[in-house]
Amino acid sequence: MHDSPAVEVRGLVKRYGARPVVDGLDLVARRGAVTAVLGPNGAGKTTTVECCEGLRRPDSGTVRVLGLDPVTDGAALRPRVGVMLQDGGLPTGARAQDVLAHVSRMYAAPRSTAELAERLGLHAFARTTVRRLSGGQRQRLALAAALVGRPELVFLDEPSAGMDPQSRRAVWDLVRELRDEGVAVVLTTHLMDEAEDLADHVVVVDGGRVVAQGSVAELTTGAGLAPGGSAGRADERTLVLRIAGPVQPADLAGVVGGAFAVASPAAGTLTVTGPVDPVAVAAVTAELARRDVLVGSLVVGRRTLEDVFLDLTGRSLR
Ligand SMILES: Nc1ncnc2c1ncn2[C@@H]1O[C@H](COP(=O)(O)OP(=O)(O)OP(=O)(O)O)[C@@H](O)[C@H]1O
Repeated sequence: MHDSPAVEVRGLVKRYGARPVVDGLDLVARRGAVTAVLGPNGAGKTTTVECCEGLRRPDSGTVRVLGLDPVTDGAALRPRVGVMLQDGGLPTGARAQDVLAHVSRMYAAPRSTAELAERLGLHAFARTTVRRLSGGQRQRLALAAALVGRPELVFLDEPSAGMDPQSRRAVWDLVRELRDEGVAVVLTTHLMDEAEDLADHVVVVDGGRVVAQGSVAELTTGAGLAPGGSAGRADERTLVLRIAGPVQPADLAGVVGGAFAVASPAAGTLTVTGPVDPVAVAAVTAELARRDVLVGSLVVGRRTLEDVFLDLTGRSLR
């Protein structure tokens, strides 16, 4: 039973009016792991998470949370699941310390509120009413409220949005500890460094569907693409060259061979993507020398999660 996923979503569809905003989405989140759900604005992340939290009723598909149905088994799930909503959902007239104390009294064996307050730096604004808290302070209080009941599973909707770098570090440390204690953490985020740092499993959603999933390493090497995507290679790297001279991708393609893709994403920049090794780098620079073209900079690296995200979801604004 304990090996069963904490969250299992199959074929989830949720419509607003006639428009499906979640359109056949599958998602599995494991215990003792951080699952990050990424996607452009309006992709359907919050709607999916709200279906898992029992706040919205799916139009079709199944949602199981700790083996239960979040709509019909809400009462049984409430003490076992922590939820941090984007808007906080906190009573605005109450003082921060009273909110946390009140929430902790709802649980049989809550965490120490003093320890949570210390970890998240709540003392500085303990006596301030929620309505007067800054955005980042409110987020920190909402996180404390989500964790105080020692949940087995937590949903964190953009947990570090609006937080200063110190608070963000404190939140990340706390999330790692929860994961190490066996808690299942599901978070949505727009911060690619947050996902790269924290996530064991990344799910990229666009248009209400999963377009890719896997570990950060799998995604950045192309191994985590959804069916239909082109699989990459574990040794794939990109050589990025800034050059002063009129060299076209086709000029280099013949030199490096068919295992590489050569592109020019911007004027004066060439990228060579494939199994880049010292021989390939030497072949490229030799060809540029033959053409009397000076290399301004040359970097070999793996693609970042942001590169992958933009490739998958496009560059147009939503
Ligand atoms: N109650 C509602 N009624 C109608 N449309 C809604 C409702 N809630 C959400 N939507 C629409 O559903 C789509 C998906 O919204 P959702 O909040 O799930 O996206 P998201 O991926 O969480 O986006 P963001 O990154 O901006 O938080 C959006 O186009 C949104 O306008």
